Amino acid sequence: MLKIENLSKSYGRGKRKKNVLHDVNLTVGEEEIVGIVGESGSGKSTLSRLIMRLESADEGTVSFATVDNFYASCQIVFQNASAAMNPSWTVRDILKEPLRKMKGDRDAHIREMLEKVSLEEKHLDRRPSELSGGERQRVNLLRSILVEPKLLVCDEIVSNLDRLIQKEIVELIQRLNRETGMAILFISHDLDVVEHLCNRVYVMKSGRIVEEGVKRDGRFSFEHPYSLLLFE
Ligand SMILES: Nc1ncnc2c1ncn2[C@@H]1O[C@H](COP(=O)(O)OP(=O)(O)OP(=O)(O)O)[C@@H](O)[C@H]1O
Repeated sequence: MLKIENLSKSYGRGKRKKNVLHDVNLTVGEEEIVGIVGESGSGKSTLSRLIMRLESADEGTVSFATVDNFYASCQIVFQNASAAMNPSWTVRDILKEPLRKMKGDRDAHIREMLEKVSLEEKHLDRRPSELSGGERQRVNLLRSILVEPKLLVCDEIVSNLDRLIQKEIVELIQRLNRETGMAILFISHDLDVVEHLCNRVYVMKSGRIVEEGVKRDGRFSFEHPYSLLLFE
């Protein structure tokens, strides 16, 4: 459903030009959970911004199959849930915002979807500062899935959470995928989480995809020395 072909991106000009992505190719199939791993600065977030059309590529294409309304079909969740939410808004306001074009009962839709991320109606009247880290990330996640996207890009969404909350969010992602068929592109430098969650993974190094790993018997098998080093 997502196909990225020969994608390249640079920042700056002349002597300051920096090539950040080089000839990146990847796919995410319908209902698939695919990972992207790589060290800090390898270009993962730049790639997610290009997928979301927040920036444009120098070369190459990002295409979605069977998508007529891009913004309703593809959503992103970022790492820092607090920064992504207006601190003076209640959870109800935060969740209503992406539904402003929805016809029908927005409150009823929100109440229905709360259960999908294990939140309760009592959370709706709270402000982000009155939520735990895990609850904040669940609100963040819910905000992105309210429009019922076909693809959800998760950019380091469990990175700053403790292990227990990480586990809870990962289980939630699995459940959403299972129950709604939403495809997930899961960007992370946490290799354990990626190995647990994804069936395929792309390994990025210095703006290039150096290898695609496929799971066998619950583990990824790799050949490229960099991937072997990462997953050792
Ligand atoms: N707007 C920008 N202008 C200039 N350089 C940028 C810009 N955005 C990213 N870069 C550079 O592009 C490279 C890739 O950054 P990116 O944030 O995509 O990496 P990343 O793999 O997501 O890293 P991390 O895991 O630390 O978030 C880095 O060297 C970064 O400094």
